[in-house]
Amino acid sequence: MKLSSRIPFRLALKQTPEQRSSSIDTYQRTMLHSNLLRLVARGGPKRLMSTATKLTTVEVNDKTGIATLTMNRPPVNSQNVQLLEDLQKSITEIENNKSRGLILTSAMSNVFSAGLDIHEMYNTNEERLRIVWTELQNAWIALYGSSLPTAAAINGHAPAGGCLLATACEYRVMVPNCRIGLNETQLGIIAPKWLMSGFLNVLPKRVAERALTQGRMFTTQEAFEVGLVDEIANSKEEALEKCSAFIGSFAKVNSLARGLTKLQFRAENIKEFEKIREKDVANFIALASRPEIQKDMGIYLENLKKKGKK
Ligand SMILES: CCCCCCCCCCC/C=C/C(=O)SCCNC(=O)CCNC(=O)[C@H](O)C(C)(C)COP(=O)(O)OP(=O)(O)OC[C@H]1O[C@@H](n2cnc3c(N)ncnc32)[C@H](O)[C@@H]1OP(=O)(O)O
Repeated sequence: MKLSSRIPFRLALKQTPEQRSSSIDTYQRTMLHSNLLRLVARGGPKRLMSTATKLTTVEVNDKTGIATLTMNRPPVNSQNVQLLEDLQKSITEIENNKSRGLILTSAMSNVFSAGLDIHEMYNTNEERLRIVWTELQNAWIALYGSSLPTAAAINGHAPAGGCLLATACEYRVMVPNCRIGLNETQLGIIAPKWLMSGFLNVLPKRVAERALTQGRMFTTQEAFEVGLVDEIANSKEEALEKCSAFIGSFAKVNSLARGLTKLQFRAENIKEFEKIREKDVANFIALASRPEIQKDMGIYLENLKKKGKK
């Protein structure tokens, strides 16, 4: 079962708060159970493979059994619906192919991911906005809720949605002279709580609150100093090695116990997210459709283009 599979939330909305909470617990139990089955299945022999979707590739190292998931949408891995869907396909594939862990990285030389593709949100209709936001939610929950060990080899800038993916992972290694952060308030928008939850998991509350209210983009060094990234690497190759070493640190740990312990840590955030996910889509559509937000997006895109031409 994909973690992004819905709980029957439409049904849950018709229930009393007590019934709803019990449905969510049922969902959690089902989720933990299916992850448990997947973990048990992972005990078998390793397979070597290299596969691709349109915008992602998956390569499993035959010696370590670790899968590297690479985003490949030039020029900046901005997250359009296709990339978000391909990420989900690749995560599901890695979960099903007995990999020992997942490393997320980018095929671009200086960008991990530029966050949501603003073109997808600009001058469009409500249905498209619904799809964009739902796929962002689905990609996030697939990564955040994976029982596999996950690490991000951040080989370039990781603003907004890029930071979201990196902080959904358990470990982050970043190359020097890049920036990472949730810059939403700088753009005049408010990130929902679930989008901040990975960030809140890794930073002290006080540091997170200040960074989020400032919309602060941390340099690699600053991110390392506050704990937003765990290590700095001098190259993408070194970042991948450090991520592999992190995943390798679980070699002697029972994978079932490891995975369930991770999910227990994340269960509260996942439960909160599932409670509000439909409302969250509606909120996003309302926000992104506002004329002043559309106007700001147009200006932001123009400025990005101008900057690119300089
Ligand atoms: C104003 C936004 C309003 C949103 C409305 C409500 C939404 C609520 C959503 C809350 C959560 C949302 C999160 C997001 O992810 S929003 C996206 C935030 N991302 C950014 O602010 C990053 C912008 N990009 C950059 O800072 C730089 O591009 C970057 C540092 C990543 C790389 O710099 P570099 O110099 O290497 O590359 P360029 O800047 O020259 O860019 C190359 C081309 O790519 C285009 N580009 C860049 N980022 C995006 C993007 N996010 N979406 C679409 N297109 C993007 C850029 O325009 C260049 O295009 P051209 O080659 O045509 O000039």
